[in-house]
Amino acid sequence: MDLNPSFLGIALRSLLAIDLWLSKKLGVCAGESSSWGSVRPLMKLLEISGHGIPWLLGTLYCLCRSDSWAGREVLMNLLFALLLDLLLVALIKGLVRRRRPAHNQMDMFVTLSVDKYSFPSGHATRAALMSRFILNHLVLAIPLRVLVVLWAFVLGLSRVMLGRHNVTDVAFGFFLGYMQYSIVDYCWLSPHNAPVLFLLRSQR
Ligand SMILES: CC(C)=CCC/C(C)=C/COP(=O)(O)O
Repeated sequence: MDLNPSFLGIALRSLLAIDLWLSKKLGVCAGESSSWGSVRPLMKLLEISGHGIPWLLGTLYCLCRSDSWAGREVLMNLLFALLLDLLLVALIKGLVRRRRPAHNQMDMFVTLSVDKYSFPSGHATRAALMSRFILNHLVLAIPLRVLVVLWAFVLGLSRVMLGRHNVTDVAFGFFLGYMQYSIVDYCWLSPHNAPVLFLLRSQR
């Protein structure tokens, strides 16, 4: 037993205890019989709005339909962003192996094997990444921009309310998604630095 725990150790253990306590308190839609159980179907709809499959299929569909070079470039980078996100989240989940909260019901739409782990929240990373991507590459009126940010925030909150995640999983997910956009922006794929990708696409 460690009789002289460091300040950092105590701080981390306290943060973890607060995280678990707060996450349990906020998990008001974790089951049909929970205090906000009636809102659960709405939360599950939100869950699908941030799932990887609709985003990947939607991006591939738009990529096939796109007939402008500029549109294709943005969509190709959106696809790269989604794949990078899946890869990084799976890698971190596999390394950290934090169990999902005990009150979670594992009834999620299509999951990968690493999705039995909860750190970080893949929905939170995607919400932050996609909203930053959309805000930077789509010309939207202010109310729509506000809606995009609101969607990301509510999606993150819904992960804790559904009991899928602890607060720190979502907070780190937001941070990671935000940073992932910076990586995508830095490595931006274009016909100049990745001609093969764009040539393949224009062969049709
Ligand atoms: C099957 C594909 C393409 C993606 C899985 C998406 C998914 C289920 C992520 C887990 O999200 P949370 O970590 O927020 O629960």
